[in-house]
Amino acid sequence: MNKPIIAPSILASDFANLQREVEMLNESEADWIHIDIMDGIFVPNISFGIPVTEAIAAHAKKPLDVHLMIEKPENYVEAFYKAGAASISVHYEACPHLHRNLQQIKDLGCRAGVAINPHTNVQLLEDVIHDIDIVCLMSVNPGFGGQKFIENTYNKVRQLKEIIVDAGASTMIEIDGGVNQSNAGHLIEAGADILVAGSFVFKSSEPKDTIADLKNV
Ligand SMILES: O=C(CO)[C@H](O)[C@H](O)COP(=O)(O)O
Repeated sequence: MNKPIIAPSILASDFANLQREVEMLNESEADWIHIDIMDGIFVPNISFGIPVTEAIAAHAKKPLDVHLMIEKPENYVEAFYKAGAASISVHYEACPHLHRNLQQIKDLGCRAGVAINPHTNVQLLEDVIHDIDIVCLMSVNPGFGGQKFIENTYNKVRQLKEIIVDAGASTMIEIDGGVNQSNAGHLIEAGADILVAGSFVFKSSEPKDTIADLKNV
């Protein structure tokens, strides 16, 4: 089994000590830092925006993986790139012109990602699979950390992996929501490449050890 890319979600960190949290991730086996942007419209919650992303980037030694849970992401993609994003994911459900959105992200030199909600069928991505660097499968309904992992995600990973392999594409599969030590191994076995984990990492007593455990699952 290949080692997964581990992307702790800063959403679950202690915002009053953000620099300390980022430095902890710098010293850990985390590969990327996952940044959840919520607008209170596409999802029923507001997280933080561009200035906080810039503040994280100023201390981060790992690439920032920005997940835009927002309406009209095309209006903000460039600002998040300038704030320090290495990859930017937009939601399929928020993008009537998905192909154009992906090109916009790639033209900036970022990895282009598409996140899909739990009810969205992976087959809908078939025609643009070669244009997607990362598919982020939401394994909870987006908007909040600390939710229960949705078991049907395993089926979606397997179906998506088949689409990617059949197309000869190099798209990576990212899982976001409720990831922990008991589902991580099964997700990798099913074909996942990237694991996002918020609560499981930041609410643990030894976050660096928890990250290492996920990496070596
Ligand atoms: O995108 C998100 C919520 O919309 C979070 O990244 C996700 O929920 C991870 O947090 P946790 O590991 O606590 O479930």
